[in-house]
Amino acid sequence: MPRLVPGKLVAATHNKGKVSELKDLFAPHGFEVVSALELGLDEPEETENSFAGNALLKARAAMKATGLPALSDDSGLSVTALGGQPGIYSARWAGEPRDFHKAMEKVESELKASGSADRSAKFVCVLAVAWPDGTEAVYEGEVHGTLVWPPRGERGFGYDPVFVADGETETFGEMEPERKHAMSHRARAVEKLRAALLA
Ligand SMILES: O=c1[nH]c(=O)c2ncn([C@@H]3O[C@H](COP(=O)(O)OP(=O)(O)OP(=O)(O)O)[C@@H](O)[C@H]3O)c2[nH]1
Ligand SMILES: [Mg+2]
Repeated sequence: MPRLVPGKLVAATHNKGKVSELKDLFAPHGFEVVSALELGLDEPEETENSFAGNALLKARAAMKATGLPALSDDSGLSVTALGGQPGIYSARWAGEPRDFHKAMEKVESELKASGSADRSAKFVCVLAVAWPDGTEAVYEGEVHGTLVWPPRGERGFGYDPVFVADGETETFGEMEPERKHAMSHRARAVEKLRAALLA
């Protein structure tokens, strides 16, 4: 596996929340993260049926468009009582244009409809790296927690206001970003990537 040499890295994402978190997480390692959003790259359709498949598809597309090593993130919320939904469809549950208040309400109403008292859930993040020589790698991170209702906090993005990580009292939407970065699914995947690819 080639090392990821600190320098320019394309973040193959159009999600502003991810761009900001990936910049925070990679800047300390000497990377200049420039996103597909900032570069105006086309957003590929997520046609695979797994986080890893979609992550690889996004990394490959950005690498091909720029000729630079590309890092993508495919992630989502997996709710135990909903059989792992919304999972890879987490962004799509918010509709177009995306409305995460609506998506959080949908999770809550489906949870109620399920009749289950189990409010456990996890966030999953799969990071994929695609190098111009065709090499590819994927790293996965998870954080387990509980869903709360109503939503709390204005920070973070997506479903953060309804997710409380195990052992915490604040939602990811209430937490200082540094604290989310110390325990999140994304931070855990970055840690695995760091251990494998960075000197
Ligand atoms: O509350 C959250 N805190 C997080 O830390 C988090 N990480 C992922 N998610 C949700 O999962 C979807 C991923 O879908 P996704 O991987 O297809 O990303 P996306 O479509 O938003 O951007 P892109 O990277 O594909 O361009 C996102 O939109 C979010 O709803 C999160 N929600
Ligand atoms: Mg997406």
